[in-house]
Amino acid sequence: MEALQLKQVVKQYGEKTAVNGISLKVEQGEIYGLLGANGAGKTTTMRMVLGLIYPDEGSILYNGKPYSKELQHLMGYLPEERGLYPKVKVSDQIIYLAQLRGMSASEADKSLKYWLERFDVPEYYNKKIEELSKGNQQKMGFVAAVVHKPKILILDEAFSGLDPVNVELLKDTVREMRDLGTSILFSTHRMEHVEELCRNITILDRSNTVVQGDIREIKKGYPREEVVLRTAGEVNGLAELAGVTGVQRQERGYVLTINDLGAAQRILQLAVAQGEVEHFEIKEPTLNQIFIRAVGESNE
Ligand SMILES: Nc1ncnc2c1ncn2[C@@H]1O[C@H](COP(=O)(O)OP(=O)(O)OP(=O)(O)O)[C@@H](O)[C@H]1O
Repeated sequence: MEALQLKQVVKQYGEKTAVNGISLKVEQGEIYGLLGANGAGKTTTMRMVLGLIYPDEGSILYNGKPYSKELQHLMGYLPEERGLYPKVKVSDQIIYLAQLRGMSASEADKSLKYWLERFDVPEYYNKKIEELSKGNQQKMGFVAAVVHKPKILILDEAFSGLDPVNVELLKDTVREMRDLGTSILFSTHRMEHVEELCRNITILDRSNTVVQGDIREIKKGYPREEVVLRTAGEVNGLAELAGVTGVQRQERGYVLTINDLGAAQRILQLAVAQGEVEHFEIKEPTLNQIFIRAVGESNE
């Protein structure tokens, strides 16, 4: 059974429909990507899952059951805007938050110390949030979201403001939580993170679902329109080939856009005829390209 299921969920703010009938399923131990343009309805959806606001229509089920207060103990949330108080010590507020979610003070203290050690910052225990850099505040936000070992974790731009080393550290942690059975709703504008972490996604645009499903299956539905070619020397005549719509010269070769797959074969034949081909690849569309296309199309 799905850990989390949304069925035709609608949320209105007065005349404005913020979420227009979203349906999705997140399995236990899955990282699910919730994507969308600005104002598409992601935060509204996450806040409904958390029970902070209520749907006007449709239903949200947690292991097949509707929302109840006890679920608060099982949910963790890293909001996009930092949710921690700047003037309060890390330990005071994270232990307090964990207690609100059903942990004893000593369990919470132990768990916090584990996470601070894990992130190699045990000295933050006694620091105020405002004394930390932006990225380290983000890490403490993450600790606050996971300290009570949630079963459903909602991460909104979890890696924003982090340097590449910390992004990898948090990614590993997110994967580990998934492997331990936590269901994760992952929202971001960084498509490369979604490609790495998620299997299934929903893309929202202006409150509607415009793309949904397994990323690999979604990609199959989009044409492969980019060819990467690396050769020892120059290749003449690429732009004149039928089906080639763009040729970009790069440091060590070419990136070409094509409008039919036959053009890829013509490119290869031409390149081979003129010299040594070091690399040839017909690229799948990236999630970034799919996003831009899907959101662009729905705006037309
Ligand atoms: N409390 C509110 N009152 C009125 N309208 C709201 C409220 N909260 C959100 N909205 C509107 O609902 C729509 C969806 O907003 P939401 O914050 O869910 O988008 P989002 O996908 O999270 O966007 P972003 O990527 O910019 O964070 C927007 O048009 C927004 O203006």
